[in-house]
Amino acid sequence: MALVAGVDCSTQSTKVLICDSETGEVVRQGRAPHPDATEVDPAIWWSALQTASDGLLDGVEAMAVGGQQHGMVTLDADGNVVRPALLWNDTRSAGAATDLIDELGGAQAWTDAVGLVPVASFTVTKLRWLAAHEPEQAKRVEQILLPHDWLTWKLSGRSIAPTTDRGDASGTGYWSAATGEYRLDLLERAFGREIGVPRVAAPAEIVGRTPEGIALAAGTGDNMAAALGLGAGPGDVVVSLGTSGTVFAVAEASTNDPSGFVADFADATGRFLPLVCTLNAARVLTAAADLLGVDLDRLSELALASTPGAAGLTLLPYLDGERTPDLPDETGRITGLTRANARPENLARAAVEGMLLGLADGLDAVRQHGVPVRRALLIGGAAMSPAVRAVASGILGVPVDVPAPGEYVALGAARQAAWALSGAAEPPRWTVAAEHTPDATDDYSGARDRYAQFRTGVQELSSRSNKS
Ligand SMILES: Nc1ncnc2c1ncn2[C@@H]1O[C@H](COP(=O)(O)OP(=O)(O)O)[C@@H](O)[C@H]1O
Ligand SMILES: O=C(CO)[C@@H](O)[C@H](O)COP(=O)(O)O
Repeated sequence: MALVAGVDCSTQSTKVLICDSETGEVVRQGRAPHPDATEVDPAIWWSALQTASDGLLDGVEAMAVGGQQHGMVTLDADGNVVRPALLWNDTRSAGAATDLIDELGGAQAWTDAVGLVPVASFTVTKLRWLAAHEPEQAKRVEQILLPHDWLTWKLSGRSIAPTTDRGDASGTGYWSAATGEYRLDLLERAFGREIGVPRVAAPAEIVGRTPEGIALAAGTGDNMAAALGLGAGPGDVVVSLGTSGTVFAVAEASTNDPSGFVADFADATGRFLPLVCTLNAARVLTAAADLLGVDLDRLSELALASTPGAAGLTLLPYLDGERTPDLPDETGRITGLTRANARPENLARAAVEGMLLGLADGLDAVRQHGVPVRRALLIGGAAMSPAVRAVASGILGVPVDVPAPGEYVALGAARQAAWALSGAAEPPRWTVAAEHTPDATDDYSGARDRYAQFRTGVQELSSRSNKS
């Protein structure tokens, strides 16, 4: 039995799975936490990877890294990190995003060029922010990498020229999934001069070896890795409830959405991954639990004690600002509070529903872009919540399956490593067991309407204050 390792360097932690390369069975695993910050020294990820993989890599023949997307890792001429990486959920480059959209002639020009409309999450806007706000640091930058690119390069003992893959490259804003090519003119427009970018490796390529001789596969972005780990096929839409909330599917064709809702990402197999991402998912529940002075289990019990629609309470869960819709400076808001419904169980329910209602809009948007939706696969930390599982099908409006609890990003990275090791044309067949959640019987149309009205009102307020 050959062993392969998959790494997930996600927002809140690093996870490592060691798997049987033929079956995907997880034989051992580790994890280590990351700090709660929106800028992180990549050395912290490296140290978390050492801790999470400590004692696990004996006998491993190949490994790959799945990483949080979009993070800006800047290197100087000696390959040293210039400044802490700005993460996907850092909103300081929102103004840079607006400027870049205007300069290129609008949202359509961006989706035609690279399949996405700049928002603060995307790397291209972070480069503009760096050039404008930290010119001395910017002068030292010679190369831009993403978190998984940097970790793969570090794992090689810095012995290879840095690489990336289609999936992660498609979230930069200077690589197009539709054409499979860099748009270095856009990078230069953002940063003011040319800098180095990593080579885009093929999906099943071995890009190098660790000093111990473990083969390194290309790695990919965390959402692309999750799609591979789940073996998502036609009709499957993945709804991931981690720090971010994401809705995505593997597609045969690229998308072009100038509204900016659906990003035209690439997947890890040579296909596409239309994706909607919100900044606020699992941490909405932790914040609600803190507010109520309870733990996550009790929050779930409280939410289940309420009724669909949370007795009229609606939460817009923009606690960390929001990306979809593009409201980086917004905050969370609650409406519909009365003396009669002001109860802990309704607040808990509004938190669960608010988190899912934004993703229901995302699912509709993905469907409108031609993605068939037969079922949603619910993954990520907050998919462990019984309340989330109970209400998801009703709110999303589709059957919902919850794969057996697991780390699907790390599993997908391990599957990519097994694929690269095998030299086969397709990834190995690994099966994933999933539990079907109760089909929807409750009607959430009223809750969805109230949420849409509340959101539209907040968007109008925001656009008026931006104009004044
Ligand atoms: N039973 C649960 N109910 C609700 N949230 C949970 C539960 N278990 C874990 N979480 C949340 O899941 C999140 C971590 O999920 P994960 O998918 O690993 O995030 P990320 O990939 O962004 O680091 C944490 O915010 C944690 O509080
Ligand atoms: O920005 C995106 C996708 O575009 C996020 O999905 C990040 O990739 C971080 O993922 P998690 O750590 O929340 O899983």
